Amino acid sequence: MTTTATTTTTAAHRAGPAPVVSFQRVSKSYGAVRAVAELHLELYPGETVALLGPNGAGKSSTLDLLLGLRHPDAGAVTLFGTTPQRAIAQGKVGAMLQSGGLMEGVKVRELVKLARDLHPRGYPLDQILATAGITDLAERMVDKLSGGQEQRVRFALATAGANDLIVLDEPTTGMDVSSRQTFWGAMRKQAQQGRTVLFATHYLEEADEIADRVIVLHRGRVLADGTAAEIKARAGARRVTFDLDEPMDRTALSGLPFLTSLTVSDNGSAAGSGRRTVRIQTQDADATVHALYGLGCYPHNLEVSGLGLEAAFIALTTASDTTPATAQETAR
Ligand SMILES: Nc1ncnc2c1ncn2[C@@H]1O[C@H](COP(=O)(O)OP(=O)(O)OP(=O)(O)O)[C@@H](O)[C@H]1O
Repeated sequence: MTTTATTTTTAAHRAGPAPVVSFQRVSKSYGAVRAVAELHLELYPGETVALLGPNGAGKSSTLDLLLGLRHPDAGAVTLFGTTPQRAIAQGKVGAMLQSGGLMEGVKVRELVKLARDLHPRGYPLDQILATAGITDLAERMVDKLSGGQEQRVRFALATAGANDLIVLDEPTTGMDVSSRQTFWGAMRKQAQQGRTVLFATHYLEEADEIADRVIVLHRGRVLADGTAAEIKARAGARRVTFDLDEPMDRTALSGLPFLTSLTVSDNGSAAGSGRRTVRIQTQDADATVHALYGLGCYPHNLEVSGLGLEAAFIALTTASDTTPATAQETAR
């Protein structure tokens, strides 16, 4: 059984540096729920990696295993060639997780100082506050922060020292647009300094813009692993848009080959006689368009384009949901 992750990462890095993170066939179940299933994954120095997946795909469980907060039922997780606990004790890992409240009854400055003082390679306090964009919040009590401000403080705690690996679970949830920009600007700087950044996100545009590698998790397995462009190509889907002047039987259109979705919008003329815009998603645009002409209609303004990451992600996970597990293994 060979997964995409195995072939992609080992081929690309066989002769390169040692992995920063290594999951060797790791499984984790909670009772009857299998959250992580024989996950095989390697991350390398300087990579910025987005972990994507629908709700319940196993992203948080994967990050918890990576940070040694949970133990695998089978397989092994190593960071920098050692256990997660040792790597963390050596100050190599900074993490920003969704769960867990911030310590109460202290000021932001005091909390950040504590994290900095605990770090073997802590940065100057003012620098940490400025990088996280919380200089003006330094004297505020931690329990008086808004959700987005709390996120920025978590970010400061995760970057209080020189970490070689930064792990972020949905880091920008609750942040406004400008905080997000500041946040990702700071993360880019970390990556430019050769650090590995791994973040789980639901914002596909963030993965597209920020990550140089995107890992799609589904049912605790790696469904796709590559650049955002590779993921889009792997989804294989294209969007075809055209206008029709004549009324067209929707059933005929929905019978076109390789179709994965169809939308027909009336452009407003009376009694359905006006121009309609048809939007199709297809696994094979050439075959679909060929068959379209075979229906005897004359499409105007025909456009064929690639999918965005979001549509590719939906196409991949939907295809996986309709494919039996054994067939998926063979396909990969
Ligand atoms: N402590 C737990 N006890 C029982 N089941 C759990 C526990 N934690 C997670 N699960 C289940 O394991 C599966 C994976 O959950 P996980 O939180 O890792 O997914 P996720 O991809 O992070 O989801 P989300 O995007 O919704 O945060 C889900 O089916 C979830 O319900």
